[in-house]
Amino acid sequence: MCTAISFETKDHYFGRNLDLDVSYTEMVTITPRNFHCYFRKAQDMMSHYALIGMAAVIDHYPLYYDATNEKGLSMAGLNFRGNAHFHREDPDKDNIAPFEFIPWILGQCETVEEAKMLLSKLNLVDIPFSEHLPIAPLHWMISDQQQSIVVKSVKEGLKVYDNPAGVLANNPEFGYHLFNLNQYLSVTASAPENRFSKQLDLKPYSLGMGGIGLPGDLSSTSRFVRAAFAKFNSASGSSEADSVGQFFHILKSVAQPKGLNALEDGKFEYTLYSSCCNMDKRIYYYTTYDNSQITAVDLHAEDLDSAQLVSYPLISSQQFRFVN
Ligand SMILES: C[C@H](CCC(=O)NCCS(=O)(=O)O)[C@H]1CC[C@H]2[C@@H]3[C@H](O)C[C@@H]4C[C@H](O)CC[C@]4(C)[C@H]3C[C@H](O)[C@]12C
Repeated sequence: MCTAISFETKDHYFGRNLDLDVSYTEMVTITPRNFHCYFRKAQDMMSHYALIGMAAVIDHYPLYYDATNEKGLSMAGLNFRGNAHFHREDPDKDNIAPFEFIPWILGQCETVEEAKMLLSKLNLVDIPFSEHLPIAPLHWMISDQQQSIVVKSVKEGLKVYDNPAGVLANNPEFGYHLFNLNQYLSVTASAPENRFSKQLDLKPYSLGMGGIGLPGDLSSTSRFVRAAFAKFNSASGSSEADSVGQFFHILKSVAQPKGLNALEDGKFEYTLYSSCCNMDKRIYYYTTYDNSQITAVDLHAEDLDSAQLVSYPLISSQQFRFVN
């Protein structure tokens, strides 16, 4: 499972939890402006916006999971198993393979509005990266500093939804998650009032009781609700340290500790990494399951006019700070 959110304080932030049982040796990867971006069925991009994000680099190709470009436009792919459907090539459309979707949008668009124009003639085509890396059944959240949308490719074609919550999880489809928030409209971050009965003397016996009813499990629907509640009730300072710290706290409210989500083969799905990208400054922060120290990579510290990918392997062992 995975959860992605956008978040605003003084700056704008975008990130996600990546919940999985295996790693593909993903690294924080910068695609500079002149990296030759090759597309199987569309014209290559010789020059484009620079990108920073998490990617598995295979055969010199950045297979992004989530990324932000130098304008702040951001995108994350999350599992949409059993519902995602990719199509045969359509000569009247731009045919882009799912693994090419993030560089294709972020390479050329500055805003969600610009992305929507490209999406109107897009066909996500059923081409895998290789025989060893089959098509990932994803749906995506795309956000800029003003708005978010969700993009899914299903049997009926490509669908685009406005996402006022700025949250995405996994199955079922996005509309269900958004409607499901209605179930929780009485949940509050404040102390609850006695609406049960005026004839009974009921009062809160503990702080936090306004949240009773919020789902505590790790299902996709529950994570969506919890992430939205945490995001919309979040009280964050506006400094970079406050904002990034708060962002990771929100993600922690939907993170998966190892062992709590068993798969059939005796493995467990858990939160491999959490990311938070400052969309205005283009700094990519992350923590990993075993390293809760926040590591940062700054897009603008690189030569953005280069043609070579730059990857930083994840620092994934715990960093203890001894004080004696
Ligand atoms: C599995 C990841 C999403 C995590 C998630 O949503 N888990 C939910 C599990 S569940 O359904 O709800 O049970 C997705 C996100 C990005 C994906 C990767 C990227 O799309 C890049 C390549 C694409 C290749 O086709 C497959 C390998 C891959 C390297 C993908 C592997 C995997 O599908 C990733 C890592």
